[in-house]
Amino acid sequence: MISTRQLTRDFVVSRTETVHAVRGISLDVEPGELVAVLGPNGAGKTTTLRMLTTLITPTSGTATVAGYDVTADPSQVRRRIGYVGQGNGAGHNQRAGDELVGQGVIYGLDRRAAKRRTGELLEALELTELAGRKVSELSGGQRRRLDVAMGLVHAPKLLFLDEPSTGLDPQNRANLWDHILRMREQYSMTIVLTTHYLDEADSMAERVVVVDHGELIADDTANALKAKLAGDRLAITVAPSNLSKLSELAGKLPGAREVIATGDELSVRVADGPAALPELITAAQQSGVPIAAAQVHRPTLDDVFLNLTGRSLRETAAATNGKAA
Ligand SMILES: Nc1ncnc2c1ncn2[C@@H]1O[C@H](COP(=O)(O)OP(=O)(O)OP(=O)(O)O)[C@@H](O)[C@H]1O
Repeated sequence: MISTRQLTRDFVVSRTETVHAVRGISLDVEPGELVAVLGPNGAGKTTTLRMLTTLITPTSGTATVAGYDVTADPSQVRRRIGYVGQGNGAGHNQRAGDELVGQGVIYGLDRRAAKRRTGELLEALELTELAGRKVSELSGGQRRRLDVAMGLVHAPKLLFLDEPSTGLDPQNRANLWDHILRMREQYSMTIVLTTHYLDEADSMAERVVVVDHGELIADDTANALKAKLAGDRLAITVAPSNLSKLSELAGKLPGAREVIATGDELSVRVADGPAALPELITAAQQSGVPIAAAQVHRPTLDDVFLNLTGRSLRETAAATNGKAA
């Protein structure tokens, strides 16, 4: 559905400064995938999406989207994709239903077809009762759902969502997600989205692409990224006199690393915590080491980012990558 090779975008800001926003990203997305592009502010997520949606042209490299080259055939690409940008797409003084019909007409539907499609989308996104309301009178969550409807009016098989849930409270975020996932099912769509929310990428996307300083630094399922790059941590409480024996046993677990004993607790990093814990408990019992308490701490995507870059994604939230050439 998407294939990019060495996709690159520079912005010449002045005679002496060029921002290398995207630096040679190669990415393949198969039909039906839900891919979250994760990265700190200024990482190049929006710029990548804007190239894939033909809003800007690449400086170099190639991108094929829905079967067409973004540079050679931008209008063919546009016909086949939906794009929900960061800002609200809908005009504030328009009524929600009219906005959708208008969007359908822009995409080449005749008025009757545009109205039919509008009815379907309003219902699917639970906006039917708000069709006569002005866009400016909708709540943040309702407006975001309208934005999604706008991106879907021409029934695209591929939908790009740029930070769809930013600014929404947790309840509205969950509600928007329910709708997006339902629409995905209903229309068998491929979805590529950007997000700052680690938990969102973790729970919603089957695949997470991590971008930093314009480069793709990881690409896998959230679970695989966590297992590969961070791993689970076991925390075991024992009598201090048994700590060294337990450390020795923990060191023998498959893939054990970072074995740290402090006070009455032993901490060890392993690839698969739920599998390693019973193994360690059995080994401890056989060695006559009673265990008082045991916990498996699963890593977060922030641990993954920290592991990859030495920085926390939360801490770098305000950073930008505006590097001068
Ligand atoms: N039109 C532009 N002119 C100059 N620099 C730009 C332009 N658009 C983006 N940039 C720069 O390119 C870099 C990547 O920006 P981009 O918006 O792609 O990041 P992002 O990962 O989407 O960030 P955010 O999460 O904040 O939306 C940043 O340094 C940004 O300042």
